[in-house]
Amino acid sequence: MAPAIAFPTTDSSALTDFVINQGNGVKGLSELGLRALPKHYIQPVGERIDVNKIITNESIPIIDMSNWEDPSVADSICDAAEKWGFFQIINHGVPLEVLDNVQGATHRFFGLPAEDKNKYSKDHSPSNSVRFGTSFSPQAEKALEWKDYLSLFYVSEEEAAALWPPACRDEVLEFMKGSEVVIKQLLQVLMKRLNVNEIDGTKKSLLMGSVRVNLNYYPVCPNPELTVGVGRHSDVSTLTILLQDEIGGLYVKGHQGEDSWIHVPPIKGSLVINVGDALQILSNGQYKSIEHRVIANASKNRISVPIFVNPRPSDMIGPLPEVLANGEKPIYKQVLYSDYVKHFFRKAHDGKGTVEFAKISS
Ligand SMILES: COc1cc(/C=C/C(=O)SCCNC(=O)CCNC(=O)[C@H](O)C(C)(C)COP(=O)(O)OP(=O)(O)OC[C@H]2O[C@@H](n3cnc4c(N)ncnc43)[C@H](O)[C@@H]2OP(=O)(O)O)ccc1O
Ligand SMILES: O=C(O)CCC(=O)C(=O)O
Ligand SMILES: [Fe+2]
Repeated sequence: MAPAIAFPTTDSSALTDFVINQGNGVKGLSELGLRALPKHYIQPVGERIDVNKIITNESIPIIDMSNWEDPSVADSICDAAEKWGFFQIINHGVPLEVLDNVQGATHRFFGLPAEDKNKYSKDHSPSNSVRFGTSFSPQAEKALEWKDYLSLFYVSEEEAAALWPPACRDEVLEFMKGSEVVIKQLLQVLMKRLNVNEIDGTKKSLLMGSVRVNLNYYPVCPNPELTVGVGRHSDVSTLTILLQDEIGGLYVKGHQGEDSWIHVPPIKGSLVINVGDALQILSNGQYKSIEHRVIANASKNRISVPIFVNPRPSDMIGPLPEVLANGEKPIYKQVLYSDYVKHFFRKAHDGKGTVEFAKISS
């Protein structure tokens, strides 16, 4: 269908209507062939990636999972989660075909006409657990982000069969289920260093009681240097398992000064793992959720598929008793996980700001 409006326009409500209400998203904007970025997407200078702040003499670890129980591999995983909060895994056991299929399904979903995708928007979706959207939290943001997404919260097989978009449902479920083994291996190893030797029912709920899969779409952008794909944030998950395509553009906060950033290079068949706020809180700060962000791209459409492994919404999260057993002082209080996540979603991206919600004030 031909777009009704040509952008840029000075009329903010026309842009909101086109991008958000009609479900065209930034993909729809991109496909108008704009020569300049609409002002709504222009980020403050401090939020854009400054090429001078990108460091190339350090990189996040790449860990071979084939011998995951080998103490040296387990050490590399725990060291990476403590020092970097981010690492890539290879030989993780999720078949390449499963990864390729979910990437294909992501392109298929975003290739649907706007009116079909819009059936899953906040205002039209048949369920809170299925949501198509754009940017991160448009109501709360001063500047929008150059990204569309589909977010799928797993409730049950039946709900997924009935409510998830047929264009991507089976492939997302296959990716989610295919990753379960490696997720359990990672959590088992990470817990062992915290003196948690058995993941019983309560721990299982806290560590992996709920799963959300997002499909992210970052279309070609006319002025990528003026905006962001995703602004600085840490995930609110326990662990995130991220599949990125071959384009690149994910940056993780480095250790060289206040504002240094490290690129996460795409490696075919690998998965990017990052510690989320929930694991930082459960480990009383031993494992760290690290700020990351995504740039926009002038010539290529990029996709990524994060699996957010989380506590259940109804879980209270706080430092684990095993971590405090040696007399360590808790840095975080007990918070209801769904309150924590609502706090995250109701504000714009703000780096590591969300975790303050759970901090014990000194
Ligand atoms: C989108 O761009 C992103 C996303 C991310 C995500 C990073 C993560 O780590 S996601 C993992 C989050 N954990 C969970 O989802 C598991 C626990 N889930 C829950 O506790 C609940 O399902 C809930 C998320 C709190 C929603 O519960 P519900 O009762 O339905 O609450 P609401 O009042 O409807 O929603 C609260 C508030 O959040 C907004 N919202 C809800 N879901 C999403 C979503 N999938 N994406 C974006 N925003 C969402 C909702 O609109 C409400 O806001 P209002 O302003 O409308 O009140 C990282 C980086 C990104 O760029
Ligand atoms: O697209 C990416 O590489 C990362 C996206 C991300 O950080 C997120 O969805 O939380
Ligand atoms: Fe993230």
